[in-house]
Amino acid sequence: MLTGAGLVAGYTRGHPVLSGVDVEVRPGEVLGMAGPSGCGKSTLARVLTLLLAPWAGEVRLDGAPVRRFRHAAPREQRTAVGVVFQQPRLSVDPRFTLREVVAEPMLASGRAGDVADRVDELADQVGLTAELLRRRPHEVSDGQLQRACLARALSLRPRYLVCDEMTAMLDASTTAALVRVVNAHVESTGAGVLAISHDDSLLGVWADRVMRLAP
Ligand SMILES: Nc1ncnc2c1ncn2[C@@H]1O[C@H](COP(=O)(O)OP(=O)(O)OP(=O)(O)O)[C@@H](O)[C@H]1O
Repeated sequence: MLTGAGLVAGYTRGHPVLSGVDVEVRPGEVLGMAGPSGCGKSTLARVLTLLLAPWAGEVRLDGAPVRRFRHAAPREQRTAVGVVFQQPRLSVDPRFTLREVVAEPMLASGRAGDVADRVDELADQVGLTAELLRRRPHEVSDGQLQRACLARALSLRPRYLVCDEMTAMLDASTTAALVRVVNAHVESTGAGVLAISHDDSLLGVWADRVMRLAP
């Protein structure tokens, strides 16, 4: 289970964005997270993906407390939680081909050998052709780039996946395709998912349970 207990976090001293938030992402389930704009959903996503250290409270990953965040977090904990953000263009290196985008976590974690095969397998899962993998971000659509970001997030087979408004910029058919990919990952690996969205109808069909973050 990926849990946050009593999380307090923010950006400016004395002005917490999260003031004592409890959250439990269970293996094999999609937990939806809704709440008004600015209430701290993305901030909670950053804490649970170990990208932002909370001021107080505790994150636990399958029972083990997370003691260090960002680059200081142990690799085993960092790679256990994948993340996909709303705006794919802000989360990829514009010089990379999509193949390099997808391969990046595997290369950074020192995996050798079967990286090319694994990229092909992931591309197939998310619906990217070999030709699209050769292109760079400015040569593909937002939806195609988000498919690459999802493939990248799944590349190390994370036990948890945080989707922060993953489909907010996408059309209905791409949204449905990406949700199917995430659900297939849950089905085949038993991963737990935190799906953050302002779209109640999406969460209604996607999430097993929905939590509302208070403003
Ligand atoms: N990097 C940052 N530096 C300073 N303040 C920030 C930063 N990121 C977010 N905030 C502030 O923290 C608060 C919560 O923002 P957050 O992005 O977590 O909300 P959200 O619920 O995800 O909103 P939305 O639904 O609009 O994306 C907002 O008041 C925002 O202005």
